[in-house]
Amino acid sequence: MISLKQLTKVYGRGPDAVTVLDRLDVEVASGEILAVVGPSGAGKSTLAQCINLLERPTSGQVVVNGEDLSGLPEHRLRVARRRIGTVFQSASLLSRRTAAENVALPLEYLGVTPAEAKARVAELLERVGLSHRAHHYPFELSGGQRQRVGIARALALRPSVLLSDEATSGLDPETTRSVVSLLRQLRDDLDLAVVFITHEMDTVLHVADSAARLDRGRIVEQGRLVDLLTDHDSALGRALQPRLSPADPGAGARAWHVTYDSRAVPADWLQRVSADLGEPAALLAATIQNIGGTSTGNATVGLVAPDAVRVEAAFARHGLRAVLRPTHHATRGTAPETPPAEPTLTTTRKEAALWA
Ligand SMILES: Nc1ncnc2c1ncn2[C@@H]1O[C@H](COP(=O)(O)OP(=O)(O)OP(=O)(O)O)[C@@H](O)[C@H]1O
Repeated sequence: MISLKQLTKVYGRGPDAVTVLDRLDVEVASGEILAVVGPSGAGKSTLAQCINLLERPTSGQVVVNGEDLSGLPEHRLRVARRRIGTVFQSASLLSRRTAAENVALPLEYLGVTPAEAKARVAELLERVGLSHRAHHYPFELSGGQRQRVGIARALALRPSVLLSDEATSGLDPETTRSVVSLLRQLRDDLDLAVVFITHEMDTVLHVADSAARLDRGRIVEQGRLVDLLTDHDSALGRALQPRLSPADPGAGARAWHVTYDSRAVPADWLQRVSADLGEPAALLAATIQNIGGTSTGNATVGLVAPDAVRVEAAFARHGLRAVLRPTHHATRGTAPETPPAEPTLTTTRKEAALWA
């Protein structure tokens, strides 16, 4: 488990001071994936660096399995950092090392014997489905395979927390899905607490159990995905919904926006509401997500019934909340696309600092 307590990062001093992270409180349990989303400049990179303590927080705590790492002196921090494995963007492998040699890097820094390292690397590559690519160089691997090597390397020192910093950015949708499914598998097999930082809202639905929205250095919203998706008042929930293009409700009818989840709502809710109101309810658009075994739905329903209170009551009777408002056409995502960063020496140096 990892908890951030009142985590704050201020750059500069005096009149030039800029608060980039402002008293963040976040908790990620073992076996949970929390997605942190936010627009460019919200503080996501800074948060990643404060979590793996490449940057010292100005105040607040980073607590992993009960121990506050933020206050540790440098020599103890080096060891403590091993509890947090970091996966960077796909291209951060050392180009002159094979997949196996890249995965072995943290073990070499740790000084494990070559025989032990060999066995561990083989186990890790098998776990990420890349045993057959052990001796290939990064340029001989696909983007998804390179990212799997990055994940294997992040797991080398048996961390209990995995930090994914834009790990799927720049990957095509199919590769993203396979990396995401590997992360979920690892979450379950190794009981990892995963912090998944991303600007890609699409990916959040597929990877996360919960999500937090960072905006100008503050967590402005967080919760279980299934709750966010069914909360009409949640900007994050709305941004996570797949985009719908509802059909026109037709003359005299109005469009109702309905969200629901299968824990509280019968599968034949549309027929039931229709029967209650004594008029056909037209399904104008709908999408259903399976989030951890719970179906969450987002629908637009056309009704002629003039009495809004009566309509709301009919929906409420079956556990649904309906809101009469212009259909939500907002583009998905609060976080604009940013191009993937090129691999740089800085990234490599930074990574080395994690294991040294
Ligand atoms: N070393 C630094 N000194 C001063 N300000 C900084 C420093 N690093 C980041 N910032 C500022 O902190 C804010 C958040 O930056 P950060 O890179 O963490 O955001 P981000 O959400 O990762 O953005 P992006 O998605 O564009 O990478 C920005 O306004 C940035 O200019």
